[in-house]
Amino acid sequence: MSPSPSDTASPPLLLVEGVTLQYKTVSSLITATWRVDFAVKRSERLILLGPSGCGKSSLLKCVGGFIAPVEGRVTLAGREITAPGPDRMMVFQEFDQLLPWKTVRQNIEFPLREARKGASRSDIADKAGLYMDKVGLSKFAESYPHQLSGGMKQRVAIARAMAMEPEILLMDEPFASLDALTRRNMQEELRTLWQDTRFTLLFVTHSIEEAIIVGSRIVVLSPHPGQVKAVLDADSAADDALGSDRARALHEEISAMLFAERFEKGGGI
Ligand SMILES: Nc1ncnc2c1ncn2[C@@H]1O[C@H](COP(=O)(O)OP(=O)(O)OP(=O)(O)O)[C@@H](O)[C@H]1O
Repeated sequence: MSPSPSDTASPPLLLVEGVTLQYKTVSSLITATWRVDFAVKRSERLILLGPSGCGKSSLLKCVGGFIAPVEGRVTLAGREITAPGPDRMMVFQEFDQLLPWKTVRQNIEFPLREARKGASRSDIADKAGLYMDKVGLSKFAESYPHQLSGGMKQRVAIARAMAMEPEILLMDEPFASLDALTRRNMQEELRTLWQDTRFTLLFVTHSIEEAIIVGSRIVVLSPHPGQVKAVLDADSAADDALGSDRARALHEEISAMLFAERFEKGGGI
């Protein structure tokens, strides 16, 4: 596979090399991914795209340090990942990832306070305030999660993760539970946030549209067990409108890949 132009410039922040992930159950051994390689450079928005069950979430959990590879390794800025850490913050699909007894402000401040024991109250409050503002939730600082819509809850989860200023943000289908219109708005908002802060993003989805809107590069995975099928440059397509020729061509290219796999291997999309 030839490297895309962005592969050649600067060294990667995150390196996933030959990663095989397995789950042992009482009755079987499930291979979730098979010798997966990819790299994420600083300020990239890399998408893991593939059919259900191809191991996208497992790969994200591995980068998060929650599960260890049986083969291969994952390094962040040259350090091997062996456990979770504040340098990798995760945003999940579920709306219930916030603490229901804490306000929006407290939800954002809580992990900051835990991670930065020496920081002053006002530094923590300033940092939380900054990111609340970035996601447009300053007016809801004293609201509780049950008083927020699904989209607002996801904005809080994003602000909470961003306020930790991790090396890389890990997002596992963060907009999948939202209605179509809110989902689309959130995808655009995430890109606006990126233009503002240039964070590094590893984002899991099984939506081709979402991959094209959010991503600067797309790793297409084959069905179970997941293997890298292609790495595609999406930056110019993401900058255009979704209906542009470039975006349409990329959509068709990915669809053809995923549907071909579906018939070859009998997987679902
Ligand atoms: N805790 C677990 N125990 C056993 N098997 C698991 C576990 N978690 C995932 N798997 C299996 O590993 C494979 C990959 O699952 P994973 O959730 O990573 O895929 P995915 O691509 O994220 O799927 P989806 O898009 O449906 O969320 C699947 O076959 C799944 O059943």
